Formats: sequence, C-alpha cells, structure tokens
Amino acid sequence: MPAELSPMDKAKFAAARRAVDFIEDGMRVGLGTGSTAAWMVRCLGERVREEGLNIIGVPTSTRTAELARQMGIKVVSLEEAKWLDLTIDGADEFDPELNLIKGGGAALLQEKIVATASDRMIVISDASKEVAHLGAFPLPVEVTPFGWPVTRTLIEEVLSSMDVLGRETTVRMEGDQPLVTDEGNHIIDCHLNKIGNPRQLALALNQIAGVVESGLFIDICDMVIIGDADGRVEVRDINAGTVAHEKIDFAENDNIFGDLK
Ligand SMILES: O=C[C@H](O)[C@H](O)[C@H](O)COP(=O)(O)O
Repeated sequence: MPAELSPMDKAKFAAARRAVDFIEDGMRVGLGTGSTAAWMVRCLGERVREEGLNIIGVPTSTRTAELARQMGIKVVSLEEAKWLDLTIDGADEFDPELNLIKGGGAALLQEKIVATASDRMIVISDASKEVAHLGAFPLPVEVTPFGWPVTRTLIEEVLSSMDVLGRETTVRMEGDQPLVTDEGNHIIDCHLNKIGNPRQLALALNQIAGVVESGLFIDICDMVIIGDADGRVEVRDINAGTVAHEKIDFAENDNIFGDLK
C-alpha cells in the first residue's frame, strides 16, 4: 500500500474491498460514482483480471465509465443491461434506516435510476457519513436548465412548509457558470441542517415542476459497509437485521495499489 494513502482512503478502500466480494460471476453490476466508489471499481477490476470474473458493469457517470474501462471492466448502458443484480455506491450521509443523501459529486440522477433498477444496493462508506438524522450535508436537487431560478424559488417555498432546520439554497457552480450534470441539468443545494421527515421531503420535492430528482434515497439501500483505516469493516444488512464485523488485510491487496504507486 502506498505510504501516502490517507486514513480516510484506507477506510474507503476497506469498505470497497469487502463490497466487491458480494459480486458473483455473471452478475450485472451498477457502478457508483465518487471517491469511495472509485476504490470499488479498482477492486472489481482486480477481481476481473485475477479471477476472470465475467460481469458487466453499468456506470453512473462518465467519470466512472472511464475508470471502469481503464480497469478492464466490460461497460454497458442501462438500456442494454435492462436490470441489475447489485449496485455498489458511496453516499454523502446515511441514517439508521439506511436512507441516504447522495449527489455531492453531482451524479445523483444516474445513481438513483441505476440503484432502483437493481435487486440490491450496497453503500460503502467511512464512519464519517453515518448520522442520526439526515441534513447536515447539503441536499442536492437536480433541476432542468429551463427556468431554473423559478424552480429554485418553488423549492424554497416547499422547504418553508417542511420539517427542516435550515432553508437556504445555493446553485452549484463550476467556475462562473452553474454546473452542468451528465444529464445536462443544474444542481440546487439545500442547506437544511436537519431533515425531520426525509420521505415526506423527497415526495414534496419531486412534485415541483422543473425538479428532475432529489439526492434523497429512501428505501433503496439494503446494506451499508463501513470501513476504517485499520481495515476493519462493519457489514450492516437492514433486511436481514444482521451486523457483522470483519477485517480486510491490506497487504493481501497490494497489487490493487499498483497504478497509484
Ligand atoms: O454524486 C456523487 C455521489 O452521490 C457520491 O456517491 C457521493 O457524493 C459520495 O462520494 P464520496 O465517496 O467521494 O464521498
């Protein structure tokens, strides 16, 4: 393992490495986006190379598609795959029911479509993403470019009647322009501090004309794997109601870091 790898990256790696063990030969797998999901793609690439694992991957962003191809993973579109066995992705926050905030990397729309088109979704994370209540992380809402300032006003109106602590919104920028997502939309970040009823908020946001999707993932995630910098992982299965504690041996996975040295 490269000495310069941060404790956070070690934790993300441990969770990612454990998660790819759930991938079996022949599976169609949704590939998430972000720094944690990138570790998962590298770990999966290693299994494909070493074990000849025959899987197809459906990426959730152009970034992930590029990395997956580099790692030797066969990449297809969701239209081609039709349905997926499993999606593995990171998250910005998760609560005790495994409801999520996602979209810190602006990939929430493809991520949500891919995750809901999967039999199971596993979230991989370090411990910092676990919260009692969602909302400290600004909630991303993807909106159409057409009339987006109006949509933003409508979002603020809806927030004024919701059980949230903060109501400020900001437009995600790239340079001096609103950021454009892979699907050609913009992102409004909602600074809510605490969301009292995530399900109600998700439904209310999706009623607004111009809102394409919010970063609230309700009842989509089945399992979370939380890694730490020592290689320990906690595997929490919400459906089975089980919690397992295991350990990843970094030394056994040294070849995965080959391209990073
Ligand atoms: O849009 C990005 C995604 O929802 C990411 O999965 C999320 O932001 C977590 O990313 P990271 O693993 O880099 O913290």
